[in-house]
Amino acid sequence: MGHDLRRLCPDHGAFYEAPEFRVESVALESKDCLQNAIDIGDKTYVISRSDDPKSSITIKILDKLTRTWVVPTVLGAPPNPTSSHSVVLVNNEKILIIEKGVPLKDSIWFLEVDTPFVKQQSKIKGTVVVAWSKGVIGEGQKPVVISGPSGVGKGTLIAKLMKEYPSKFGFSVSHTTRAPREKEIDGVHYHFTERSKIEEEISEGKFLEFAHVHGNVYGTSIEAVESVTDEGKRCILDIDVQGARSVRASSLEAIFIFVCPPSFEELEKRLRARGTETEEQIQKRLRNARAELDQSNSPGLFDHLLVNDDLEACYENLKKLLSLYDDHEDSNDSFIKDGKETACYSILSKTNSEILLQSETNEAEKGTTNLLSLDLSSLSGGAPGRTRGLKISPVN
Ligand SMILES: Nc1ncnc2c1ncn2[C@@H]1O[C@H](COP(=O)(O)OP(=O)(O)OP(=O)(O)O)[C@@H](O)[C@H]1O
Ligand SMILES: Nc1nc2c(ncn2[C@@H]2O[C@H](COP(=O)(O)O)[C@@H](O)[C@H]2O)c(=O)[nH]1
Repeated sequence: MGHDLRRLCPDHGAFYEAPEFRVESVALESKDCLQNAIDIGDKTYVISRSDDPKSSITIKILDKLTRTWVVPTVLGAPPNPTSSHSVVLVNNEKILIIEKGVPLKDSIWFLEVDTPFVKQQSKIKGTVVVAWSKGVIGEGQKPVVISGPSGVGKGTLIAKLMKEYPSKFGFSVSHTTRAPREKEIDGVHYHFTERSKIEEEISEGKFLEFAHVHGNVYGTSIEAVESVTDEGKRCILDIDVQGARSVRASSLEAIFIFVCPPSFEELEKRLRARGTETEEQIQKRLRNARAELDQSNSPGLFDHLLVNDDLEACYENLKKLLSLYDDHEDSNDSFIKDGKETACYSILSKTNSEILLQSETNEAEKGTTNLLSLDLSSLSGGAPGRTRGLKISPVN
C-alpha cells in the first residue's frame, strides 16, 4: 500500500485528501521521522518521533470526515525518548506502544484515546484529550490510603511503619499550599508550593486527587504515588476524607483505612499538645474533624476503621491489617522484572487479549527467548496512573 507521507504529516506541507488506511497500524519512515498511523473509526492517530534521541513522541489526529488535523491535549508523562517503537490497537480504546532500546520492564506503554478517563477529561477541558499510562508487569502491591481527623495520629503511625520497614513501604509526598512547620523539609514531608502553581498542575492532569483542607490546597500527584511503586515499595498516602473519596473513584486500586480517636476530647488534647497550630486553626481543624468522623462510615468508602487509643496497640493492628494484603509475586514474570538489559522487541501478532512480541536481536545468545507472549486479559488501573496486570512469558 503506497502512502504519500506529505499527505499524512502536517509537518510536511499541504494535504489534499484523507489517506485511506486498510490495516490497523502503518509504520511510515522518512529521513527524519518515524510515524505510526492507527485507525479508530473516523480518526487516524499518528504517533511520530524524530530521530533526535532527545525529542519525545508527538501525537496528531486526522479527522477523516472533515479532513482536518487535531493536536490533542496530551495528559500524563510520555515514555522517555528512544529511537523507535512498535504499536498496536487494543480494544479500540488504547494504543499499545512497545519502546525499543530500553529494559523490557520499561518498554510497555499505553496511549489512551477513548477510555472513560480520557472521555471525562475531554468533557472537563472541552478539547480532544489523549493520555499516557505506563504498563506494569504484574499487579504490584496495592497502595494504602490512611485518613482520619487532624491530630488523630496518622503521621505518627506512618512514621513508625517507615522506620521499621524502610524497604517495604514508601510515603506519597503530597503537595500543599500551607506553610512548612518548623521541622518539615520540602520534598520529604510535603512539596510546599504556591496556589497558582498547584492549580496549573492540577489542570494539566498531574494530580491523582486534590482537596481544599483547613483553608489550604493539598494534593497527591500521580508522580508521588508511582515513583514509590516504581521502586517496588508499597505506597502509603496520608490524605483527608475528600481525597480518599476521589482516590476511591479513580482507577487506582487501594486499601482504605480510617483512623479514629478514642474520643473527641482526646483528639483536641493531642492537637493542642502538638503545638503546631494557632488557636484559630485548631478550632477550624476540630470543626472539620466532626465532619470527617461522620463520614468515616460512608458505605463503600473505608475498608477498615482503626482506633488509635494506645499507640503501640494501634500500630500492631495496622501491621496485622497490612499483612492481610501481602501480595505474592507472579513467578512467571520475575525473569523480566529486574532486568536492566535493553530489549528490542516488536509486535508480531495480536489476538483479543494476547500479543506476541518478537525480538529483533539474537536473544538465544543471551540465553533468553526470541518470542514473548504479553497477556492483556487482566489489566487494571490506567491513566492517570499506571496500567497494571500485564503478564509476560516466554513462548517455547
Ligand atoms: N495513641 C496516641 N496517644 C497519644 N498521643 C498520640 C497518639 N498518637 C499520636 N499521638 C500524638 O498526637 C499528635 C498528633 O499526631 P499526628 O501529628 O501523627 O496526627 P495526624 O493525624 O498526622 O495529624 P494531621 O492530619 O494534622 O497531620 C502528635 O503530637 C503525636 O505524638
Ligand atoms: N486530600 C488530601 N489531603 C491531604 C494530602 N496531604 C495531607 N492531607 C491531609 O491534610 C490534613 C492536614 O494535614 P497537615 O499536614 O496540614 O496537618 C490531614 O488530614 C492530611 O491527611 C493530600 O495530598 N490530599
